[in-house]
Amino acid sequence: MKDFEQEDPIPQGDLALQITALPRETNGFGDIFGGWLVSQMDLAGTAMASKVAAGRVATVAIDRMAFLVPVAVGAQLSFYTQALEIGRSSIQMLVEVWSDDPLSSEWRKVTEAVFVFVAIDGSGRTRSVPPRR
Ligand SMILES: CCCCCCCCCCCCCCCC(=O)SCCNC(=O)CCNC(=O)[C@H](O)C(C)(C)COP(=O)(O)OP(=O)(O)OC[C@H]1O[C@@H](n2cnc3c(N)ncnc32)[C@H](O)[C@@H]1OP(=O)(O)O
Repeated sequence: MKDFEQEDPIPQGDLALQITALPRETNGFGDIFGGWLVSQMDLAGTAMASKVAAGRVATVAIDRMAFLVPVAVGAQLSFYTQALEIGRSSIQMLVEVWSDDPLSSEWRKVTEAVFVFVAIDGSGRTRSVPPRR
């Protein structure tokens, strides 16, 4: 976890999703709810993992999650993904969330996690990830 907390100047990986944090996603304190962020990270990671796997994937684990700073309502969120490791059927995907704060115009990393996706067939059984071209 420690090595994740360093200030990276730029996002790692490819842009997978961009979304605005709306008031309906807040918790009782008025900050954006972490559970909503995790769902969006899963969607971003799934989109990229299914490209790598050339088909259906399932989330099997979420590892090394860090909420670094709170997300403000109205923030423009960008989700970046990077495949860290590809196994027989699994893909470890780093998902970083970067925020462009509307008030301060500050651009910073707010959350990151490593998701593990598994390539599955139509019956939900694991299958091999095809070799990279
Ligand atoms: C403030 C915050 C509040 C938060 C508050 C939350 C509220 C907000 C919620 C938002 C939440 C969003 C996140 C939703 C994310 C879903 O929606 S998760 C639910 C959907 N996922 C599923 O239903 C998958 C269920 N699992 C399965 O069906 C089976 O585990 C699978 C995927 C078919 C795999 O079967 P298996 O028997 O485990 O297969 P197995 O051959 O043992 O392993 C396959 C590969 O996976 C790897 N693997 C298996 N388990 C693991 C593991 N645990 N770790 C790493 N690798 C593993 C193996 O090493 C293997 O790798 P390879 O050597 O083949 O490369």
